[in-house]
Amino acid sequence: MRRKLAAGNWKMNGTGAALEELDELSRMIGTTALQVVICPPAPLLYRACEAAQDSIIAIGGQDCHSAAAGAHTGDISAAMIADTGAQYVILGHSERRADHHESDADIHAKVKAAWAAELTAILCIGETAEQQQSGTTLEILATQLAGSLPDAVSATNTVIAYEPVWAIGTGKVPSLEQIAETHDFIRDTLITRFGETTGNAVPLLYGGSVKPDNAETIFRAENVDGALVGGASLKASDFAPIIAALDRA
Ligand SMILES: O=C(CO)COP(=O)(O)O
Repeated sequence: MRRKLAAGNWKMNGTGAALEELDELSRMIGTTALQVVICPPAPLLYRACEAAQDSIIAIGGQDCHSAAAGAHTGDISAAMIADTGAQYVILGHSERRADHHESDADIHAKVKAAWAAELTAILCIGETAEQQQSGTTLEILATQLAGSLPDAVSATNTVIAYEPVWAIGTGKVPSLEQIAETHDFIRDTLITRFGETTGNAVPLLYGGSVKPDNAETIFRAENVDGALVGGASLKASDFAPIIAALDRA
């Protein structure tokens, strides 16, 4: 059985007051065998880890530098994230690929840095609207996986999040058939490259406009093991029902 995971990406939202949502979320979800991760903005990481320490919620960063240390003003290393108590880091999010021109090679180096700091990398891949319309989605996913995933993938050090760029923050969600097709493709690609055992064990998340009212449908796809949630992770009252839907799936 693959582990199921619900991850919330707060993006550039939230100051200290937002940490109250962690208490609320913890109260609402109670105990569950799922892994629940919240990725707040970097300045909140320490406090989020403190706030979540008696709960089942794990904390993650939203990006790290590929270098361990050095003259990189404004950046943070994977070891710094791990030092806060965080266990995960999102890498290769489409907003970073777009805003910071991150290439697959950059992301490959960041994944290695995350592993070196014993963080689990949540690697994001996904096609743009133009790529989707031109029918190249699977090629794009294959290229991103080949370029950004180093060889030492294990069942515990990596999670893949498929996030179609056109579905992020838009309210548009692919059909269940499209979600099943892309996740099956990612699963097959992982099995081909890393073998049955590892390829089958890496959790695959869907991300892009996941809400309480569509989560149950999305989680019907066989190779969807959870979700990476943006807007609906900011409020415990929105995220808790998504987590509950995953628990039932
Ligand atoms: O980008 C996302 C998560 O990383 C998805 O964001 P939304 O859930 O707000 O569409």
